[in-house]
Amino acid sequence: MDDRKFSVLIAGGGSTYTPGIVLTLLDHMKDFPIRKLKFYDNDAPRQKRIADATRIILKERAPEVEFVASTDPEEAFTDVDFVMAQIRVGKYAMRDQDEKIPLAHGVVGQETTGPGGIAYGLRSISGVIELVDYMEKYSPNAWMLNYSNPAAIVAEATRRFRPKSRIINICDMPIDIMDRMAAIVGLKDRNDLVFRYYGLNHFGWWTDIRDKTGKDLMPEIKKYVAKNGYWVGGEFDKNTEASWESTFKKAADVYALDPTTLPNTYLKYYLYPKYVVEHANPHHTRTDEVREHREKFVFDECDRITKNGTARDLTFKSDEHSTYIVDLCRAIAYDTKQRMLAIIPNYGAIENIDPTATVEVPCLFGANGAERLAMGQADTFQRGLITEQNCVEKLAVDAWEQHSYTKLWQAFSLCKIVPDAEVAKEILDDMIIANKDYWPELK
Ligand SMILES: NC(=O)c1ccc[n+]([C@@H]2O[C@H](COP(=O)([O-])OP(=O)(O)OC[C@H]3O[C@@H](n4cnc5c(N)ncnc54)[C@H](O)[C@@H]3O)[C@@H](O)[C@H]2O)c1
Ligand SMILES: O=P(O)(O)OC[C@H]1O[C@H](O[C@H]2[C@H](O)[C@@H](O)[C@@H](O)O[C@@H]2CO)[C@H](O)[C@@H](O)[C@@H]1O
Ligand SMILES: [Mn+2]
Repeated sequence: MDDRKFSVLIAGGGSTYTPGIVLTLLDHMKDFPIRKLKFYDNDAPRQKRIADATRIILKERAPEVEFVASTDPEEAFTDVDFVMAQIRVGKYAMRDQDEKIPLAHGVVGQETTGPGGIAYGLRSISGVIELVDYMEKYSPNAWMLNYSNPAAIVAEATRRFRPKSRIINICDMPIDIMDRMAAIVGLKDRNDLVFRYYGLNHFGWWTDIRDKTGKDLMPEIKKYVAKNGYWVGGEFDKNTEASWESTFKKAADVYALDPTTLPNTYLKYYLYPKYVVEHANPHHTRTDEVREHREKFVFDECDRITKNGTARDLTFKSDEHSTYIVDLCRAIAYDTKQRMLAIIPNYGAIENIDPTATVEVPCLFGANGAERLAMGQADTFQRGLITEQNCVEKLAVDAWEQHSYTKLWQAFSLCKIVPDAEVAKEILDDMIIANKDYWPELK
């Protein structure tokens, strides 16, 4: 290691994930030292509650780190080495609509999947492009690690509209699943696994998983998943909410469809939409749970720290979301060539998939960003699913670019979880009204 210290900006400072990242950054001061921590958000009061607590945490644990929280792009994006982006354009109020509008029509209502995911995509594109432009203007040598969802649509948009920008789109779902796989086979964590994985974001499969000696772990993991899905239980899952428990368990049924691979949990929405709708409460969806639990917990805890003037007894913790993004920054900063997943243009990584598709594959992370690894050919089942879903994502970005009602109707209709074009149109027309402050006006 050299004597560099880094300046990190969290864009979406008011995110519920911000305190976890702050703690992880502090845990890594020895192997990823920071000199400055900055927050940027366009909602000043929301960001302030997290910033006030963060100021106290830093004062107690790393007083040498300079801290800035701002809603001014120039102040926030100047003198930055890494931008960690996690904005939610439209916030939970709009996520609520993404989930409840499709459900009212008997269709899966989900943050990043189906009509809800497309609606969120059309809100996110301009928000994330704006962040990229601020970074290029005020800190052109910085890298952006972007979590802002729906990452598949955002990544397709940045591939097309900002092809040279230093943004790398990422997801924590496979990371969480790999921590589970490690627990299943008795290893410490995901970093003990050597894996092959391919697909789209929230739409992929593992084809090979080994330990560091080369021992094939797939048979043992498959045997476990066939029975339990990715549910580990016990101490590992003591804080996992009931809806995530159901998703991790449902992976057993997703796995059954192709026992040659291990699936991403999100495939349940595409392969078992009838089950998902039957088990949903159209009046109380995942957004309500997040507001009642994670959002309430994070903001209450920040307010408590601020009121007490101390964070000595804080209960925030590092998790896979925060450790992954810090691992990625460290790999880029020190050119470690660590092998981790990213959502990037295909260009041959999956041989028999459109080269311009935006895929999720392992990459080597270093000073030049993410270098994709070749994952070979997708099998016919995967190729069919990927091709259809990638066209949905491309049509959504076409619709945003061309302000096209027809392209968006096509995207909704092509989507596997929407039963027919008439239902697609009904959902779309409701969503146009709900998103009038965010979407381009469609012609
Ligand atoms: N890729 C992944 O695997 C992954 C994992 C977890 C969360 N996420 C994403 O991270 C984001 C944050 O999630 P959350 O639940 O903490 O949401 P949140 O609503 O708590 O936080 C998002 C913040 O973004 C701010 N914001 C919205 N639009 C903005 C804009 N144009 N410019 C600046 N700030 C803006 C909001 O004011 C809010 O403070 C979401 O996009 C979520 O989907 C992604
Ligand atoms: O419904 P939410 O807001 O709780 O989560 C939506 C996000 O889900 C994934 O991330 C999960 C992670 O995989 C899970 O195990 C847990 O640890 O929390 C994470 C965030 O809640 C997914 O990768 C994200 O894209 C979603 O935004
Ligand atoms: Mn994700």
